[in-house]
Amino acid sequence: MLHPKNTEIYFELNTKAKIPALGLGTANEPEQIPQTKQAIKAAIKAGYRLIDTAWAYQCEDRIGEALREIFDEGVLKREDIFITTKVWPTHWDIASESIDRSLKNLGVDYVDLVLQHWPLCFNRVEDKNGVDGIVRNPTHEDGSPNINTEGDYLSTYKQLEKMYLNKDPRFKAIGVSNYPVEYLQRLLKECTVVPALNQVEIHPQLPQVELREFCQTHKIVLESYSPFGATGSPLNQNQRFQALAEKYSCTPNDILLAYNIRQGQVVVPRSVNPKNIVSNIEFVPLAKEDITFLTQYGLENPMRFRDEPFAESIPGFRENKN
Ligand SMILES: NC(=O)C1=CN([C@@H]2O[C@H](COP(=O)(O)OP(=O)(O)OC[C@H]3O[C@@H](n4cnc5c(N)ncnc54)[C@H](O)[C@@H]3O)[C@@H](O)[C@H]2O)C=CC1
Ligand SMILES: O=C1O[C@H](CO)[C@@H](O)[C@@H]1O
Repeated sequence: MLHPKNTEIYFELNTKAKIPALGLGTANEPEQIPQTKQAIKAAIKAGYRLIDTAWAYQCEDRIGEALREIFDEGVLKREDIFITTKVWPTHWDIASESIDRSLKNLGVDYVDLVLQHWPLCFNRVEDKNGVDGIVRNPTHEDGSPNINTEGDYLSTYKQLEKMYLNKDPRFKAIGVSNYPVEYLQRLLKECTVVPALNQVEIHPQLPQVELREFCQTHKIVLESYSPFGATGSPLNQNQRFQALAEKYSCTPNDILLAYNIRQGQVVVPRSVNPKNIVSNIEFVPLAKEDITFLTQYGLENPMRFRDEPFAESIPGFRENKN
């Protein structure tokens, strides 16, 4: 039987725009940032049409360089690529400035989607060695996160919503990231624009069942970050995933991507290695019963791999459960 590649699958946002099921993640390790440009070029050549980035990743300018060269070749145009960027909590009260900065870095007039990166408000601490002169993850002397306690996390989304309703030409859709059900419930009570997408950690050991049901009901696309459990995770060593890989004659990583894509969830695996970038496009027709089996395993053995210390106050982050 012929199957598509992951790069040929698209889902629909509540704005009616199409979003590719597979994108390239770009939260590269600091020493890998210079490799971002060649990674983007390798991904686009392999058929990727979604780039997931953020001001905080410090690589938007490298993506911009790659895109300029790609567009100069004349085969692809800006509208062929779906670009997502995000507003970091240091910019919680100046979302518009953050968008300007990202567009300048990326060298484009608009992005397809802007996400609030985390439902948190950081105090802005200046430091010439920081990102654009600002400390990315500000902490107090005791190491605890330097949160602006007067700030309301929903304020960032409300700014995005206002710009969206005013038909701001700098982005096509707005969404959130790292929002648990409780926060989405509040958002839906206080805002009129339903987020197009919520980007959270999802893989078989963090199946996010409750969030998935909520997002399905409200037509919010779920997007999986860290679909492999991030760098060094033991996920692809798991015997259950290895057994399924044998059954489908693929790799355990292919199973991990299929786990999301087969449930209608966008995935943004990260790599700067052209071989891995290409191999991640392989589609696996993972059957419903295998997805159910993996979800059940995850419910019994929950594990969050991206448990950021600053996320402590967000429901669900300090417990390894969904
Ligand atoms: N919204 C948010 O707060 C977050 C968003 N993200 C986004 O999600 C993306 C992916 O998440 P990550 O945490 O980077 O983890 P990931 O689950 O994509 O894993 C990345 C690791 O897998 C390796 N890898 C990729 N393809 C492979 C292959 N075919 N074979 C073997 N190894 C392979 C990479 O070299 C890297 O070490 C990020 O780059 C970023 O764009 C990530 C974390 C948080
Ligand atoms: O998106 C993200 O990636 C980083 C790691 O660079 C994480 O803190 C953030 O949410």
